[in-house]
Amino acid sequence: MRQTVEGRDGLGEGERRMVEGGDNHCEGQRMTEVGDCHGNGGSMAEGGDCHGEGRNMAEARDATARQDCGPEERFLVVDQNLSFAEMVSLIEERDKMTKKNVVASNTKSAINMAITVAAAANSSLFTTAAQKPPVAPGSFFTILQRKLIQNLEINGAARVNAWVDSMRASSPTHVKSTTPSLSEDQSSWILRHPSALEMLEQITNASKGKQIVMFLDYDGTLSPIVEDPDRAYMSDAMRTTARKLARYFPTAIVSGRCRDKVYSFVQLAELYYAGSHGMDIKGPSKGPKDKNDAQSVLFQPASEFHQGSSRVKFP
Ligand SMILES: O=P(O)(O)OC[C@H]1O[C@H](O[C@H]2O[C@H](CO)[C@@H](O)[C@H](O)[C@H]2O)[C@H](O)[C@@H](O)[C@@H]1O
Repeated sequence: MRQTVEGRDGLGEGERRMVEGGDNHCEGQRMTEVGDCHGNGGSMAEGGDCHGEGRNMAEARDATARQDCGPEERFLVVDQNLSFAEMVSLIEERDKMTKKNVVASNTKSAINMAITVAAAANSSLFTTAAQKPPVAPGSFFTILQRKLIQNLEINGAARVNAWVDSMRASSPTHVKSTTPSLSEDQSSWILRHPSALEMLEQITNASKGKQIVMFLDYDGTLSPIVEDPDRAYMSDAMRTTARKLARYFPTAIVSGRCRDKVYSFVQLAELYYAGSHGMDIKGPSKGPKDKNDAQSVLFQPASEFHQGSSRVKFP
């Protein structure tokens, strides 16, 4: 998880705050930007993976909002997945950096600003262009805050509470941290894939007369998930367990990483290694000298494309 906070001038870039989750090889990222009206701002919330699936984008840019903007004005778009607290801190950060539209830091201003974010994220909270008052040079924040104050004056605290409650309810962080309930999809997946540790008796019964083979993932299974993929080390205790396991069952590590890389982490010659998503499979070596024994290579369809020593491989 990386966080980058950049502050730039008003020449068209706007301030940017970026929250990324990903690895060196493919990035899943969430990005939140506070941009200006020169067409450089934008908001994108993406979750992607190496296989190009599961990508979703939450873009909260509103055409009406753009019409609000005079040459010097700013618009704000936010990742709707941000929690309430993150949104408030984003706006406070932004105001500190620009020294514009700074409202004394108190609860009321925080709520006002948070609601401003909600307004930017939800086009339905904007009035239509026809209803808009003429725009004087100044910040879009100011415009939103003005509207907000009007709304507050008209509708009072009930509306504020409703918006804040609604933002809290839609905040994934809030939902995750306080609501342990699982979605229907998640619970049905878990029912279909129960933990083996809770099913040992059933597994023992089902495996009578059969051979058990262990297939283990590496990242996040044998090693913790860490920021730098090159430092995803396996603990000695885990190595000892894997070694013991391999005494009882044929044991394979299946990974998207290249086989050599996984081997360099695990360093157990007695295991099977299926690297590069199964395109490169090697069985246990017979002994130390046998480590590169061609016979232990079980499946390596890409080998015919190797050119000399330069190999194309997954990281
Ligand atoms: O197929 P897998 O063995 O499950 O490999 C999936 C990816 O694992 C690695 O990335 C993941 O672990 C990293 C280290 O903890 C972490 O920084 C990253 O965010 C995780 O996605 C590996 O670097 C990737 O190449 C694999 O595709």
